[in-house]
Amino acid sequence: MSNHALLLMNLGSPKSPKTEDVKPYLKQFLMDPYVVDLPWPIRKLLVSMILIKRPEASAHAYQSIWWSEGSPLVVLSKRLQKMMELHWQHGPVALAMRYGEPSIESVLLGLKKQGVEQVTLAPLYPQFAESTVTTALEEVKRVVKGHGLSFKFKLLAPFYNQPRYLNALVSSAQEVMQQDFDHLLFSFHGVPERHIHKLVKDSQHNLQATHSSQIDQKHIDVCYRTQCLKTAELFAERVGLPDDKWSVSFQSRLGRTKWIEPYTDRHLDELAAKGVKRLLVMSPAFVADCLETLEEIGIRGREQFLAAGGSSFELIPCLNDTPSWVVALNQLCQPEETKPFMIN
Ligand SMILES: C=CC1=C(C)c2cc3[nH]c(cc4nc(cc5[nH]c(cc1n2)c(C)c5CCC(=O)O)C(CCC(=O)O)=C4C)c(C)c3C=C
Ligand SMILES: [Fe+2]
Ligand SMILES: [Fe+2]
Repeated sequence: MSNHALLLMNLGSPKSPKTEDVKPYLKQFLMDPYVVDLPWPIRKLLVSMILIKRPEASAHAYQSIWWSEGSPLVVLSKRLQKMMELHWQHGPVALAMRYGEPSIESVLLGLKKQGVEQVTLAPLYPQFAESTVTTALEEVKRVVKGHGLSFKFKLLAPFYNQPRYLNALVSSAQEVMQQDFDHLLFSFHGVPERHIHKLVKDSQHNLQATHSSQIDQKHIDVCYRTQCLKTAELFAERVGLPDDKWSVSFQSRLGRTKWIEPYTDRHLDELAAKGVKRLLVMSPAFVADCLETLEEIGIRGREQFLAAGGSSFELIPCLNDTPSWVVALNQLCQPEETKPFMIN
């Protein structure tokens, strides 16, 4: 069958690292009710305030990591798409971004024009969060309903604990892990605690746990934080890393609301204060290197850790288009591995 497309979906970047292009991107992103989940008038007010200073600061950050071909996140996602075309046997492989271009709307309309009848949706987020997975799927629903499109959909579920993903992570990290190091930090993108409480309606739910065994597993499908711990534990187990040589923290918080802890910036200081000298960092919430890995960790995190007394800081690249990841993703997306996704 050659009319069954694979649609890779990632977050997206601004068109350029100029302030005037970063501003509309941030506006689209932050006005998304799954990202800033506050009632519309409050969200609008808050986002207007954020949009006064943040576009310039973010543009500056983007300029420090931008490549001649474009945003690393977009360039690397396109490379992955090209590699997936060599493996996916059922039809075209497309790439869409939740914010910016190529939009989910333009890509789905293009697939319809090509005569595609079935689409496997692959949100490229290993751990489930409403601010990433749900919003992408809601956008698919909006486009399908708005344009009266008829596709049969399948969906790649969050793969935070899937051996294929974990093995690909191990292969991609192997080279950097050859060197001597004192500690491996898993720095995941954070979310506000409120996002978790909304889905896990359990006052006993432990948001301070350092290991998933300290948490009631019945909520794991909807608890982003537990899924992050699980990914880190399974990785550490695979590479034989003892518990005192790794930890998890959460980066990229924004605003005054409480985000899930520990915060990466504070944790870097704590690690240095504990005597960790040689640090490795990896960010398994991102399958492609992006602003959050290259700038926040690779530039600012490094400076901070070295200033706090560390002697070496090595950022492990994301999966990007590494051969083992391409093979793993292709397997994870196969028809027998994915579930039907209904639009009602
Ligand atoms: C304000 C709320 C935000 C939530 C919640 C959030 C969740 C979330 N984001 C990612 C992945 C990425 N985020 C990226 C950039 C980014 N994230 C936010 C805000 C929230 N993210 C902002 C405002 C930005 C833009 C840059 C900035 O001004 O800081 C990126 C990088 C994009 C790029 O172009 O490189 C990624 C990737 C996840 C996985 C997640 C929830 C789990
Ligand atoms: Fe983000
Ligand atoms: Fe950030």
